Amino acid sequence: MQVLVRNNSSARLLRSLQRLIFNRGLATVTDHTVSEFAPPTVPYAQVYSKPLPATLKLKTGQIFQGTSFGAPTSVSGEAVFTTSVVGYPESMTDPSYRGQILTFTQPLIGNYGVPGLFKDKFGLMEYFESDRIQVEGIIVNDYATKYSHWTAVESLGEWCARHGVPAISGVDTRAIVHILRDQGSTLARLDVGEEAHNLDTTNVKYEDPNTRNLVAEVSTKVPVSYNPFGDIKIAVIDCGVKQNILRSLVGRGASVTVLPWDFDFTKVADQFDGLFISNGPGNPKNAIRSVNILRKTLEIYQKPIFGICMGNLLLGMAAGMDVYKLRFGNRGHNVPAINMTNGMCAITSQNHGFALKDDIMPIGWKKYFVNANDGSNEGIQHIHRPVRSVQFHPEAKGGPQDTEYLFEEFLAQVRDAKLKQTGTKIYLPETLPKQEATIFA
Ligand SMILES: NC(=O)CC[C@H](N)C(=O)O
Repeated sequence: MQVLVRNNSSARLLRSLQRLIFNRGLATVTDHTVSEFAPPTVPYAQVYSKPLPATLKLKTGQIFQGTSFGAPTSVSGEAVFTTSVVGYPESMTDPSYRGQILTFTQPLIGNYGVPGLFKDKFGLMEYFESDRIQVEGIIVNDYATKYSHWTAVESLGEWCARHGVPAISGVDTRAIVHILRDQGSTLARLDVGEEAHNLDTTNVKYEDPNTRNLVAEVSTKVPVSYNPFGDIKIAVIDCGVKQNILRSLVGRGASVTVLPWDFDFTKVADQFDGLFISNGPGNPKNAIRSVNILRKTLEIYQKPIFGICMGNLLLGMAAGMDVYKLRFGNRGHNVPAINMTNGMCAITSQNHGFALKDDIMPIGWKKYFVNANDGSNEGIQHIHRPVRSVQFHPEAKGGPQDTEYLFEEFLAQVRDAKLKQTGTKIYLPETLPKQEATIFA
């Protein structure tokens, strides 16, 4: 079904209409149209007329029994935790969480429901960080069955069920976090229904998501452009880019072309005024192809480069640094990072399990930010060139916007470099060679 809504309808009206139509199980509204969505195979109300049992099993042997409120399905992944208080729709759709079962330390989750799929004038999603739930499953202490928010169209449980993502509540998340902090992140299983009664862990299968190339799974398969009439052209290496990174660039007037993670940027470098390297899931060593391309790029490309999270890891590796896995990672919206240039501490949004080894910096590079809690690396910068990256998330979503100024600075560098440069080339998107994503062997 397609329902057309007049262009001048107010956002409020659209949302009411969306809620009305959605609640009747017919369709979901994008900004000017209502397009069909696939209803769940088994209606949520039918599945949850009687709560299903759910069990969380950690590979290290601990078992937690609770109640399911998401999809009646079992999954395996890496158990991690976030200290964020709000922002579950953003975190759960962040591609960097792919392959992970996410524990919320915030005890009450679900109270403001889940927003509808609205798109902004650039065609970017307004309330989600990608077009699907990326986490394998979620773990909460107390699930709020009643929700209320003006953008909400469904409950967290309904959303999870519709996306085939299991969710467990009624477990002691403080105990889970203690275990993960003490012994480090571990593989886990979330079993729902019949399987949840099986507490024997001897033959349980735990799949390690890092044996897959998660970056290749979430990256775009072909180049995609947004805001083609921007005054500067930015190429984004997409390792699993969050929508708010794209919003932060196009919203400040840039034209953006999102390239596959292993796209050879050096072949199109002269068409772009700046390069951005995105966030992304999993072990950065699985994206070694991007590292090799970045190494070549650093040799030939003199224009500004900026990277976030996975972008920081890949840029550091291209500069000659090594990465290591943190014991339990830094995930939350309240993590302090110190700017080594001016000594100022910023509260940042974070979601990573790996860090750059920065005890010895490669020649020509210096530390940019350092984590005030555990001293791990939070960014690097080149000494002479406008090339830098941060491990935290200046784009937030969720989390504080204190470091959003880094986008302003990057784009100012790009505009400045463009002004100084002579004979600027005209960028024609059609000239970009199309490239299929390569299957990870
Ligand atoms: N948010 C990210 O880009 C995460 C980077 C990487 N996957 C890590 O966990 O460290």
